[in-house]
Amino acid sequence: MTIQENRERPERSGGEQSAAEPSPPDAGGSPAIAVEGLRKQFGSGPEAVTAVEDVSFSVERGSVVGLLGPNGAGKTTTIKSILGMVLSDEGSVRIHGIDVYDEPRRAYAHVDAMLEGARNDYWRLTVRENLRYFSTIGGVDPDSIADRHERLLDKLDLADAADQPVRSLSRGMKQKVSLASVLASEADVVFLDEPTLGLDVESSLTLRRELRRIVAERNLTVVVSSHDMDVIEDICDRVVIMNEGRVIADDSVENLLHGFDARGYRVTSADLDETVVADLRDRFEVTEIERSGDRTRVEVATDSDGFYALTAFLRSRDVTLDAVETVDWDLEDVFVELTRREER
Ligand SMILES: Nc1ncnc2c1ncn2[C@@H]1O[C@H](COP(=O)(O)OP(=O)(O)OP(=O)(O)O)[C@@H](O)[C@H]1O
Repeated sequence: MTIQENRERPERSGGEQSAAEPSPPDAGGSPAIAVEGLRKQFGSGPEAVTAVEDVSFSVERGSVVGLLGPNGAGKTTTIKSILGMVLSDEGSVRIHGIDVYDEPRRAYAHVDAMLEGARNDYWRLTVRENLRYFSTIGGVDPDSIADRHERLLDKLDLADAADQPVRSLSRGMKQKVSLASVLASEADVVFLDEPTLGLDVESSLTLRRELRRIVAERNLTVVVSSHDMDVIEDICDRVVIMNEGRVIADDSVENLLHGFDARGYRVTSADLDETVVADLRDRFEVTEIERSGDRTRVEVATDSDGFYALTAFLRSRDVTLDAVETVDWDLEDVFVELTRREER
């Protein structure tokens, strides 16, 4: 790993093993990342803030896991604790089965990260030089993976800027260089904190596509934190949702989306006149009304039980329905609902 500048020294256990002490081999079956009982408190006394409390999760090799949560939920503290940049008070972190406190050098050998949309790229070096530099850190001959670099430059639309110093680039371009530098290395466990922050829509889509391709091609393990649910839904197999320092959900995106009943229904009819709509409003939570020609489409927030009440009401008013659609949950709705439930 190459982002060691801010790392606090782990002092909790024996420290790095000497070269003379052979470390136990990783059996290959352990998860890429295993976090167990992580706890971190900042400050002490009445000012103390427990940023992370009893956080446990694991990430299988080759999977992409999203770490979500509202502001202050503890995502960054969790990521920094995993990376050894923050020394946790309790808990263990294993990368490929290797304890990061016992053997940091070995554990972090194949880890790289882009934190808060940035990374320690060398601004005086050109884009291409940065890619070469960061890929040498793991002991790789950059010439042997030059094709990978060229492809990254091409796919992330950095080819025209490849020989310019990073400092001369726009913020969005610098961000793409950060991501390219992470992906240029041989790291197979990658942490991305807000990788698409501030990127335009097209760059964000390109970046996601390239990330998905690289994950599949290199069996990369990725933990990505983002407030952009489209990004998470697009690239993640699973999400870990945090709130107030704790994990409140840990499931596949598919299960989370299907774990909820319908969010609402849209009904379309030529019989939905002003009076019927006003009565509907009295009885149901109407979230949207759209008139087009002689037809009206009304969206009602209700679950499947409420749907029967809705159709019974419309029948009692002699409304003939032209169309009924379900309003499904997206990840943002699920996230907001789960966080709300926790706070109730
Ligand atoms: N160095 C620090 N000193 C004191 N408190 C801190 C420190 N770092 C984080 N905290 C506090 O710990 C809690 C969790 O913060 P953290 O940055 O991990 O949350 P987050 O989920 O990453 O939030 P965001 O989405 O806003 O980045 C917050 O209350 C924050 O104020």
